[in-house]
Amino acid sequence: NPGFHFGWNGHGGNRDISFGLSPQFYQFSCPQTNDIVMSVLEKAISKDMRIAASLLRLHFHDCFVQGCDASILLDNSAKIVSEKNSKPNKNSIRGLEVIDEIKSKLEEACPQTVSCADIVALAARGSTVLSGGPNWELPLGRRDSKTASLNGSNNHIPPPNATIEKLITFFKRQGLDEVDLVALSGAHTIGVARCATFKQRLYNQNGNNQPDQNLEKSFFFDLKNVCPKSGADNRISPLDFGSPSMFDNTYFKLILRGKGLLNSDEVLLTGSVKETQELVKKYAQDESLFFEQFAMSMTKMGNLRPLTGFNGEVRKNCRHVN
Ligand code: HEM
Ligand SMILES: [Ca+2]
Ligand SMILES: [Ca+2]
Repeated sequence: NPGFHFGWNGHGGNRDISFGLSPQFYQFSCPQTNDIVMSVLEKAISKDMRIAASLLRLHFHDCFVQGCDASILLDNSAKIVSEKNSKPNKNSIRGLEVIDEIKSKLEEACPQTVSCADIVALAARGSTVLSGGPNWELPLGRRDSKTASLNGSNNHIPPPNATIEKLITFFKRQGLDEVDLVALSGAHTIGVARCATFKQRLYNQNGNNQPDQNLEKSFFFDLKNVCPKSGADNRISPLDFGSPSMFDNTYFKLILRGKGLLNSDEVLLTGSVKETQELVKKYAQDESLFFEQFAMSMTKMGNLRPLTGFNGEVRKNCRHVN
C-alpha cells in the first residue's frame, strides 16, 4: 500500500490534499530528509563547485520530459531507453553520483520512502541556496516513473540556438510563460557550457559565415580563444563569467552588455519580444525581484505533472525501476 509512505498516515491528514504535493510530505515518515540532502550537497559542492549548477540543471531536464518523475535518472535496460543519451543530455548532464549518494543515505535512514524525483527537486533547491540564491518552500510527494522517454528528451528540452519565439513555445508547452522563461534562464548565473553549444554564434550565426553581431567584441575574441572553429567542442566557458559559482543577478547584467554566452541567453534581450526584454532589464537592476520570481518559477516547474498517489513508485535505486 503506497499510502503507508505518505506523510498523512495516522496523523489526521486530509487524504484529498495529501494526494497532491506538500512541503510536509516526509514530516513523519522521514523528517531528516532535507538535512541528509544538504549534508551530501555541502560535501559534494566543496569538492566541485560546478556540482551545484549540474544538479540545478538536472531538475530542469527531468521536469520538461514526462514531468518531474526522475525519468532522467533511469539507465538503459531491457525495458528502458535512457534519456541520458539524448542530444541535450549526452556528455552533458552531471551530478548523477551525488544523487546516488543522497539516495543511499536516505535508504539507510528511511527505506523506500523518499522518491528519486523529490531528491532531484531537493538537490536543485539546496544547490541554489548553497550558491547564495533564494530559498523557497518545496512541495514534496512526487513519485518515480517506471518509464523514460528518449524522444521526449530530444524534443522537449529547448536547444541553445533557439529563437525567442521557439523558447517561448517550448516553455508554453509545459505551462510556463515568458516570466518563467526569463527567471529560470537566470539559472545560468552558475555553471558552464561546452564550446559545441555556442560555437555557431562565433563563426556562422545566420548561415552566412558571420559571427553574431550582438556579441560584445572583446567577449567575442575571448570566446574564440576558448572555442576555435574545430577540434575543441568539449572545452568549457562559464555561462556567467562575472560570478560563475555565485547565484546572483550578474547573468542579466552581462546580457545587457552583449556578454551572454548562449544564443538563448542573448535573445531574451535582443529577440523581438518586449516582455522578455523588459524582464532582463528588471532582473539586472533588482536582484531581489529576480530571486523572488526565480523561487516562484522553480516551484511552478517543480510541480509539472508529478506522479502522486498510487501512480509510479518509490525506486530503491534511482537508476532502475523496482
Ligand atoms: C531557456 C532555455 C535553456 C536553454 C536553451 C539551455 C541550454 C543550456 C546549455 C546548452 C547548457 C550547456 C550544456 C553543455 O555544454 O553541456 C546549459 C547549462 C546549464 N543550464 Fe541551461 N538552458 C536553458 C534553461 C535552463 C533552465 C530553465 C535551467 C534551470 C532552472 C538551466 C540550468 C542550467 C545550468 C545550471 C547549467 C550549467 C550546468 C553545469 O555547469 O553543469 N538552464 N543550459
Ligand atoms: Ca521526467
Ligand atoms: Ca553568477
